Amino acid sequence: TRTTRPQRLLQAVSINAVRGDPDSVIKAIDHFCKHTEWAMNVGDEKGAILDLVVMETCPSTVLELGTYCGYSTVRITRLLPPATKLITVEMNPEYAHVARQVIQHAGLQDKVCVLEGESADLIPKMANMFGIQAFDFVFLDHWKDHYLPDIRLLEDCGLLAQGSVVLADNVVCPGAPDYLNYVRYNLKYSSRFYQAHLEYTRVLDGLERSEYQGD
Ligand SMILES: COCc1ccccc1-c1cc(O)c2[nH]cnc(=O)c2c1
Ligand SMILES: [Mg+2]
Repeated sequence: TRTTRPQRLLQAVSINAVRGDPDSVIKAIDHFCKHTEWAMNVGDEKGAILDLVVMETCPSTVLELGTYCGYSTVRITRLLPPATKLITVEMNPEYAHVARQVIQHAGLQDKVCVLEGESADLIPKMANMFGIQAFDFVFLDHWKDHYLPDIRLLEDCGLLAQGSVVLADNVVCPGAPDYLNYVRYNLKYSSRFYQAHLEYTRVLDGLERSEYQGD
């Protein structure tokens, strides 16, 4: 096929969503994925849980690992007050390019920084790049094998503080068993599981919320 799935998703947004209206961007993507073509966005069911966790955290600094087309970036950023910043990391340049356009369609480009590259390379540079101490909220939604090394790297770089909340997608499907074992049995974290389904399907999946207890 001439176009890619992210490009087809972006076209659905540009046709069906109202510029500057994040909720219409979210609805357009969910409609596209339900009726036209499945895509690996966190989706509406898990997205509603993501919304609740973000709202109860009231974060000032947010990190997302795994941007894809920017669906969860828009979901999170639309809930943040004006002065906050969201940093999202995407290793695939084509995904990053589509995400920037989706985020711009939602009118949220001034609150988001889309970084292209490997999370393992970028995490150690973030404190200096953005003048931040710790992240109040982290959303893990990239390659499942990187969840555990990346949360350990965030700890080692001092980017988690007491009360920091880490929410991980897909802990059942595709699954992140080593990550789950770590956050559930390590006293540095207080964890809970939110049962849900793989986006736009009836396959079981879920989110794991892990609160850092401090050093
Ligand atoms: C490319 O596999 C797509 C797929 C196929 C079957 C089951 C799950 C997934 C899936 C679902 C997700 O929410 C995902 N989120 C982030 N990075 C992913 O690789 C990912 C994969
Ligand atoms: Mg996911």
